[in-house]
Amino acid sequence: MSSWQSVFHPTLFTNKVALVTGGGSGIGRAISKELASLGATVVIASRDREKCLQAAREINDEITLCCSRHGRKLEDRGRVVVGPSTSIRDEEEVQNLIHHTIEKYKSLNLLVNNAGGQFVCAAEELSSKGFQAVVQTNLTGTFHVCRAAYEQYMRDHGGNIVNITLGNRNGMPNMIHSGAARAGIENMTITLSQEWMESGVRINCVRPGIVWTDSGFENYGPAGDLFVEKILPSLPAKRFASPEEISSAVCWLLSEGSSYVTGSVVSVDGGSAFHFLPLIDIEDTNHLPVYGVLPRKAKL
Ligand SMILES: CCCCCCC/C=C/C(=O)SCCNC(=O)CCNC(=O)[C@H](O)C(C)(C)COP(=O)(O)OP(=O)(O)OC[C@H]1O[C@@H](n2cnc3c(N)ncnc32)[C@H](O)[C@@H]1OP(=O)(O)O
Ligand SMILES: NC(=O)C1=CN([C@@H]2O[C@H](COP(=O)(O)OP(=O)(O)OC[C@H]3O[C@@H](n4cnc5c(N)ncnc54)[C@H](OP(=O)(O)O)[C@@H]3O)[C@@H](O)[C@H]2O)C=CC1
Repeated sequence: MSSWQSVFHPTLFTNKVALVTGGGSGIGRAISKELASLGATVVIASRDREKCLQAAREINDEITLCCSRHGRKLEDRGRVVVGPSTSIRDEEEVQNLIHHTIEKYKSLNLLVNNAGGQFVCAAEELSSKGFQAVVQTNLTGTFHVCRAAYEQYMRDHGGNIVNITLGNRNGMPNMIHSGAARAGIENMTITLSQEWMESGVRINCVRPGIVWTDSGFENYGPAGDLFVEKILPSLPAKRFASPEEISSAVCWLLSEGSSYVTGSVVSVDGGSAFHFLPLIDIEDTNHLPVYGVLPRKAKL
């Protein structure tokens, strides 16, 4: 077990109730752990409730151990609890999750829309159903959770929302569905920051570069291994991000320390958005015929 502890004050989120979708694995698990270690009651939910239950047990044990190891007061600890099994694609299930959270824990102050994902597929081979599946999960699912949280609690009490997106500044070859959905989430975030400001709701995005999570990369099989081999050496930092590096940015956005920040995107990508990444091989042929005059030495 690692000796990691948050850089933030141990009571930063005392008396706050947070919901983290997809909190049972990877980045969502790290966010849930950090929020609970800073005093929050954190509800996690996804489709696989068993996975969430196991993660909650492990995280709660890890937090207790961390408190003892670092001489922190045990009473400052928050905890991770598990909501009903929910697919964020299903509006009714989402409404039910939010209702359950407010009924049982009496408020919903912080929301992290982390659940999401995609598969690798070239645009020309992607079925309409496949495109819809990813857009509905990432974009529509995030909308469902934001709206239900707003309607049922945040409209009257204020709140703070962070949406996790994905670094796609240069498009997303072989993941057109996800690139489109994440760009949609970022624009939706700007809109909601304006519509919901008068309710005291702040909403921002954290846009990770590539983050090492076993759960995430298992999803891609051998394609993931090939991707790692190719991309890792071209990253400016020569490494991926840790889930804790994403969580830390999320905690800052959920804290009062970012009180003047809304409608923003915080990139946590080791500078990779500003660096050429060979996401796709383009063969060396005459793709863009020259108009005008170009010396021979100016082309391959
Ligand atoms: C190569 C590595 C790239 C690294 C990128 C690094 C950056 C990003 C990292 C991450 O985001 S890590 C997170 C990874 N975690 C996940 O993606 C988990 C969540 N994912 C899912 O639940 C699913 O993949 C999904 C995207 C939501 C789809 O699930 P769903 O169960 O709804 O789909 P199905 O009903 O099975 O299928 C619907 C439709 O989609 C087509 N389809 C599904 N998989 C593929 C595939 N691998 N290739 C092509 N098409 C696929 C499927 O065929 C169905 O359409 P029809 O065939 O019926 O028309
Ligand atoms: N790892 C990376 O490099 C990056 C990841 N991201 C994004 O960060 C988020 C977390 O990814 P990561 O931790 O790596 O991978 P994981 O696969 O561990 O996380 C995805 C989570 O989303 C949940 N989920 C997926 N579909 C649904 C659904 N329909 N309803 C409810 N929950 C759902 C999954 O739980 P369950 O299967 O139980 O439903 C799972 O817990 C994702 O949105 C991902 O795309 C962004 C940039 C980079």
